[in-house]
Amino acid sequence: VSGKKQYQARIRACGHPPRPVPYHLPFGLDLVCHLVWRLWQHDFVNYGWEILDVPGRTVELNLLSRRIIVTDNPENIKAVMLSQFGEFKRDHAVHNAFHNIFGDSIFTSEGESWIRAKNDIRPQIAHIRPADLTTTEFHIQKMFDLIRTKPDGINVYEAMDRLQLDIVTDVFLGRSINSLTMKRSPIQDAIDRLVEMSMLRIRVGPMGQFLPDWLLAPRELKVLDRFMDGVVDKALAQTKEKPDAEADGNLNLVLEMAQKGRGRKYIREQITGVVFLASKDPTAITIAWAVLELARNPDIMASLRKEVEENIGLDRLPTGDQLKRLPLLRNVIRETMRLYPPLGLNVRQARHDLSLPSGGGPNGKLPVAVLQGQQVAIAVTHAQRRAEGLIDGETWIPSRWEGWTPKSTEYLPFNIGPRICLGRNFGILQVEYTLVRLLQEFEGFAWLDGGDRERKMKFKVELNAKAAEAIVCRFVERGMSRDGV
Ligand code: HEM
Repeated sequence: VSGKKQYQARIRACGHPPRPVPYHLPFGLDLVCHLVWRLWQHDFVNYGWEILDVPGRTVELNLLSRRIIVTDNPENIKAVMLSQFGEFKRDHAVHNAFHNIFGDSIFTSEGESWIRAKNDIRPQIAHIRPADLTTTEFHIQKMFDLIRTKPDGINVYEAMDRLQLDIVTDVFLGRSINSLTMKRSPIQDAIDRLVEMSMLRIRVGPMGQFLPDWLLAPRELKVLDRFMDGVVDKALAQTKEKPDAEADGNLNLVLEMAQKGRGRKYIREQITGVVFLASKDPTAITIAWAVLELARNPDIMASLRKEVEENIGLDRLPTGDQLKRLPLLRNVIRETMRLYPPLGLNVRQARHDLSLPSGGGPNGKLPVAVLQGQQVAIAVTHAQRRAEGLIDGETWIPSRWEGWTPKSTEYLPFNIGPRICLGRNFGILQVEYTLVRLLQEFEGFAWLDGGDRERKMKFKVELNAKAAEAIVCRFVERGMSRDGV
């Protein structure tokens, strides 16, 4: 009892508790079962709407004596990511689960080591080099070849995932995995399995520490080790041989870190994090959603193709400048990331007892108490679907952006504040370039799902949120239009 009293005193000292999501069994066992069931059903969006439908849009989930605060309240989002940034850290569960593969990469580090990693990585990934588009085009051609081997439909996310993997390994490591030209790439399989195992560790909570990768996926760990060690050792050897290679302007991420004198383990962890965790997944997911929505909205696809034809032509490769001058393309991408942010839920952990500005008390307007170690989950998807001034926020309508500018706390696909995405320019360029090239190369694409345009796709929540079902599209060659496209 004294523990409970102490707990309540700590809450009172910081503010108010938010409304709890109701539960009936001890330790919230019924809540845990219900949550697992809804996630299993890929129904996290609807579940979020249900629980957040309270004044102040901030609730508390009591899960096996852990208290998780869930919010899509813009004031609280601003506090967590921006104004009270220093009072939070990244979630320890994610850190522990991924530590096996990514060690202390930028994603899992805090404080000074995070700043150092940021300074090391930013110069290479924040700016686009002219050669990046040449490299991208090289791999896009391989993807076109793959699409042509499947005239009756291709799994779009899988194709985009391979494309992005091949591009980012080429650009940042100087050695492409070339998964598009293989039936199955052992490295891609290894990384998929290792990420899956890390997600399993997150799901089983503290038990995860007894499930290391050397036990669960020893073969995959070895495959990844061999590839990454090869890349890093080559860069270190090259640097030893030619310490001033900078002069030929040919540095990639791994070479630059080697030249800065960073150690083998450090370089390996950073590049593994950037290449396999940060970059390929959200970009591939965004392209896949955009392709799906264009396929479901043939009028918008036709207007976009016209925009490309008039400004670039169908037979000329786009330049970076041209891509930035296509307003409909820009709105298609913004709207896709509004409706389907790859990081749909972003979690932070309180460093000490603190209060968030809003969501407490009966009217939801009083400060909310968060105690040391407790998690705050930001429902990005929900914030973006109910932003101020939105009409029909759950529908994909690119033209809404012609007269609407959201607040940064209500549109944050790349996050806001000090931990904003470092690769956002590169990611957006990839989405722009790939969509334009698909529209130039093919007459159109059709979603092979019986044509139900209104049906809402469900999300599968993994590391990122992606479509729960395969998005299978048929791409039609120019001049060979068939029924349905
Ligand atoms: C459409 C594509 C992308 C989306 C939607 C996206 C989204 C995000 C988000 C939401 C975060 C914040 C994570 C957090 O708060 O926990 C983030 C961080 C990051 N992203 Fe991206 N990202 C994309 C592409 C990329 C690419 C292509 C790269 C690399 C070339 C990249 C590199 C990073 C890095 C290094 C961070 C960590 C920043 C830090 O912790 O300081 N991202 N990204």
